[in-house]
Amino acid sequence: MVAKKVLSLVFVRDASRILLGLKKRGFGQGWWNGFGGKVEPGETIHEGALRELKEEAGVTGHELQEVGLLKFEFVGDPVLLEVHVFSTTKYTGQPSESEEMKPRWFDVDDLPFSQMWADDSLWFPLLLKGSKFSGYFLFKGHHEILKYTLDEVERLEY
Ligand SMILES: COc1nc(N)nc2c1ncn2[C@H]1C[C@H](O)[C@@H](COP(=O)(O)OP(=O)(O)OP(=O)(O)O)O1
Repeated sequence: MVAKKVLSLVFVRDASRILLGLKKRGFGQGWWNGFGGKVEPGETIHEGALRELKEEAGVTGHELQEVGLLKFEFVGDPVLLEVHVFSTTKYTGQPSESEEMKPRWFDVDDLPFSQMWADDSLWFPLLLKGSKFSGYFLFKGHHEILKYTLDEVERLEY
């Protein structure tokens, strides 16, 4: 049986930039990503997304839109990761380094894909153009994608 882990992943954007964080420890250490993590018991996915954004980047998100649903499996690991991707241009506070993440603004035309998860370069174009998307990725180790599906969708189906 496959166990499921539900996680959030939040991107804060302005007109030409996106806020990423360098993961300092744990899963994805050393790579740039959005902010997020496991949804805790008793909170909604949206609440988890806001909490992780505050904890990891020091900013309060407003009007988060859920834009992506990504499922990940890793060969030899019976856990399915279900990652809910959120985006917003509205936030308060100044990004600040946390125990887990070092935030930095990147120009959207100059993203550090060589230091990001391999799936990101596939779905970032959809995120950046404001589409909704749904995908499945099977990884071998943490670098190689064996197969995937990715669709631009009208609405996210759970
Ligand atoms: C496999 O491909 C992935 N790509 C991208 N871009 N992001 C991913 C991928 N797999 C997971 N993620 C995201 C989902 C979450 O935002 C983080 C992982 O969160 P983490 O495991 O660190 O969760 P926390 O609750 O913060 O962990 P602690 O228990 O260590 O606090 O990566």
